[in-house]
Parts: sequence; structure tokens; C-alpha cells
Amino acid sequence: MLSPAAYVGLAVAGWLSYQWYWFRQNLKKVSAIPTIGSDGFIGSYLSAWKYFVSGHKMIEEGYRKYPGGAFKVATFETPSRWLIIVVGPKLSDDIRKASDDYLASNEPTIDALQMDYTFGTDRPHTAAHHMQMFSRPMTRNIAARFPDVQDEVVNSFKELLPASEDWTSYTVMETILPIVTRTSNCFFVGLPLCRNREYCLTLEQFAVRLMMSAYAITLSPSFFRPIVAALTTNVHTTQKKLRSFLGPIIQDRLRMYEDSGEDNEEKPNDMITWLLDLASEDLRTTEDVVARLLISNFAAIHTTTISLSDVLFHLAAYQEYIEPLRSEIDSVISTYGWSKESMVRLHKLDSFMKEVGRMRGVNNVTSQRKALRDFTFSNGVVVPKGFTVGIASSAQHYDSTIYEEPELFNPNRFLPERLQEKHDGRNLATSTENDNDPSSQVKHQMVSLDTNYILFGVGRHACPGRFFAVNELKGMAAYILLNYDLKLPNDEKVPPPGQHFGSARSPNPSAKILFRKRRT
Ligand code: HEM
Repeated sequence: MLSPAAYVGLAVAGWLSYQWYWFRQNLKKVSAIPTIGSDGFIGSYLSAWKYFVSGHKMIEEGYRKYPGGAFKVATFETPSRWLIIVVGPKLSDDIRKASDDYLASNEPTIDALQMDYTFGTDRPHTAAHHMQMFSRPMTRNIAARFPDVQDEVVNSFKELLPASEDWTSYTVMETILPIVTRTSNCFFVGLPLCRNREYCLTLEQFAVRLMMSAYAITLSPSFFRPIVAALTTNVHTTQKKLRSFLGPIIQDRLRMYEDSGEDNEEKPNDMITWLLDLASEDLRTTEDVVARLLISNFAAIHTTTISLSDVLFHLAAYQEYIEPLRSEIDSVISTYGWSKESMVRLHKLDSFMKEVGRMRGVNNVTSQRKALRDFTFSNGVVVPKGFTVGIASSAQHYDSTIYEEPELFNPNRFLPERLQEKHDGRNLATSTENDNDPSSQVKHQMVSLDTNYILFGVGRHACPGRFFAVNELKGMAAYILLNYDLKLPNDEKVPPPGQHFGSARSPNPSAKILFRKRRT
């Protein structure tokens, strides 16, 4: 008869043997791809921790060592425990062109965010009608709704970042987050709900809690995950709260459909209508609309907050660019007013923001895809079924064969007239032929996709919210430039460094900027 301790010992030994066997089998499938860090059984576990705290450095190392190739890192973010990272625009283009049958875009998000736990298994499928909603009615209605959103930008800043005569210090991320939530929700659900602090707080806290919960679940052994999830996630309370705010509005909207038909011109022009219009009859429910609004907010508010915060840190550090930006904004707004058309014409501001996105951004590895069957890149690298692959976006944005003096912050880098010049053997100038046609001006602006510039990803799964995000960001940055002076504490001339968690990046959440009412 064995003692209880012996049973425990046997169970642990069995579990470790299984882990070792599984590890060896997995590693064999990707052994042709070089590793940054260790590929030993214990060593890779330590490397995965290293990737978690300083993944960007490992990515830079891989990018330098394997130009035009691929490398792998051990990570907790994927079920295979490996992330394959491709280097350079050619292989990024292979990802852009790959069909969903080979490389799935939603699976890495489901894995990294532990969505089965954090959103629940009955969440709306990522490839469902809300994806069409982003690229069709939402994007088409940016111009029509821009004035409302800009009004809310003004109201939010006045209330949450009041311009005082004296320099006042603000913690940037925590100040910007509620402003972004409110203005984004002005577009998504309109007034008065977008001004309801409890509604906005529910959305903000969900995203923060979800990220923490996803990390906690990812770092736990699989048999503990349901317990960790139960202790850390808040999706059910969040949805319940959101249903209490949104339920009456959605029910009113459904009554409107019943009474006056679907083509009723009086329907409010917001995300609730756009979702209901695209939904099949059985999905026209409060639960479904709430779940899709939650996913939309999750995708929108933190990415936009990070991006605006980075822009502000750069404006505060590089004061010499403020006046030229102000004079561009004055001249465009005095001719075209506060409109989407004006935002397209703010070339200097666009180039400034695009340069910030190049040097900072929200991801170190972008456009992650999971192979649903073996996928072969144009250079012969094979990603076996079940493994995740992504683009070394942050390292690529510092590649001197693509960007001249990549370490230099050059906010004029993406100005249309500069893009006339030959760059990397390609003439990128195609956008300025017709200065009166805003659509031709967009071609090389921040929203445009390019395998050299991967802030918003590549291909058909590139960010469908980027058109709204960039217009909103420009509206907010323009408002700040016209109404505030800003500077870094101690008149620092370098933006504060950001922080990295594996494949993700954000500014330092405690970094500050001093603001005062504009004096010049
Ligand atoms: C500056 C702000 C934003 C940044 C930097 C950003 C960045 C990204 C990136 C890198 C991706 C992955 C693309 C790929 O896999 O190739 C993505 C996907 C996505 N984004 Fe954004 N995003 C932003 C704002 C928004 C907003 C405002 C919305 C919605 C209103 C949104 C909705 C989405 C959705 C739904 C996807 C998934 C697309 C798919 O899988 O087909 N994003 N975003």
C-alpha cells in the first residue's frame, strides 16, 4: 500500500513526463526554425518569462539575426508555447495574402486573451456580422457623425482636463482613458449614455480586468485555469450592468423597427442601429447587441488611449513642432470647419501621428495568425498546423533598410511631399496628384495599409476601426494643440519610455504631462 505522499509523487512524475513528451513532440515540428532564447524543457520556460517581461528585446535580436527569415520564441501566449515571428516586408506580405483557411486571425486573440474564460464560450463569434458593421456602416458614417463626436471631444476635455492658467500635472493614460471612452461612445451609442460615468467606467474596468485575468489564466497550469478564471473574470457582472444601461434603448429601437419598419429614416445613426440592421432576426436581442458593443469597446478604447497618450508625450517633448501644427490646424479649420474632410487635410498632424505610431505602437508582434493547416512562406519556412505566427512589427519599424535614420523622431517623414522621394527603391508618391480630392490624399496617410508600416496590421484582417480611430485621434490632438500648452515634467526633451508585456506595448501608465491654458 502506497502512502498519500507517494501517490502525489507519482501523479507529479506522471504529469511532468507527459509535459516533457508533449514539449518534445511540439518542438520537433518547429525545430527547423531558429530559437531566440532557450529551446530546452526547463530553459524554454525561463525564456517564456523573459519574453513576458522584455519580449521586445528578444524580437529585436531575432530581427537582426535572421533578415528575411523567421525565428521562434517560447511564450505563454500561445497554446503550443511557441510564437513564430517573421522578419521583413516580404514575409509580412505572405501573411497579408494568406487565406483564412490557412492562417486564422481570430484564434490567436482567443488564445492570448483566454476568451473562452474571459468572454465566455457563448460570445459572438469574431467573424460574425459585427465585423461587417465596422467596415461598412460604421466607417461610412464617420463623416456624418464627426461633428457630434468633436462636440463630445470638446465637452470631455473641458470637464476632465480643464485648462487652467497655471501648469497642472496630469497622469496621462488615466486622464485620457475616460475621454476616449466617452467620445468613442458618443459615436457608438450617442448622448446621453456616453456621458454616464458608471456606464463608461464599466467598459474601462472590463478591459483592464480582462487583461489581468488573461495573464493570470495564461500563467496558470491548465487544470487550475477554471478556478483562476472564476476568481478573476468579471464578464457576467459587466454584461449585466451593460444590459441595465443599454436594454431599454435596444428595446425602444426594436419597437421602432416593429412599428415603422426597417427603413425608417428616424432611426438614430449609431452602432446599435448598425448592428440591428445587419443582424438576423434571432440575433436582434439585448444580450447579443450588448455582447457585440462590449467587444467593440474592448477593441477601441485602450488602443486609442495608448495612441493618443503617445502622441501627447511626443508633442510635449518636441515643442518645436507645436507651432507648425497649430498653424496648419488654424488654416484648415478656418476653411473647412470641424469635419472629417478637414481631418484628411491635416497632413502635418497625420505625419506626426504616423511617426509616433511607427516608433511606439500597441504591439511588438502584430497580425498574429494561427495555422489551421501547414502554411509555407515564400522563403520556404513552414508554420505547422496549430502554431501561431506574427510579424515583428516594432523591430521592422526601426529597420534602416526601410526607414532612413529610424532612431530619429522625424514627424515630417510621412508628409506627402517627402514621400515623392524615392524610398527603398520604390516611389511611394502617388497621393498628391489631386489636392482637392480628399480620397486621393488618404493614400499614404496613417490609415493606409502598407507591409512596411504595420500599426494597424495587414490584409483583410487589418484593423477595421482605424478610419474612426484616426479621425477621432486627429480631432482630439487638434483640440489639445489649439487650447493647451503642454510640457514634460522638468522640461524633459525625450518622451518617457513605454512598457512591454510579451507581444504588447503601452506607454508608462504613471507618466505625466503638465498642461495649462494656451498662452501663445
Ligand atoms: C489607434 C487605435 C487602434 C489601433 C492601433 C488598432 C490596432 C489594431 C491591430 C494591430 C489589429 C490587428 C490587425 C491584424 O491582425 O492584422 C486590430 C484589429 C482589430 N481592430 Fe483595431 N486598432 C485601433 C482602434 C480600433 C477601433 C477604434 C476599433 C473599433 C471601433 C477597432 C476594431 C478592431 C477589430 C474589430 C479588429 C479585428 C479585425 C479582424 O480580426 O478582422 N480597432 N486593430
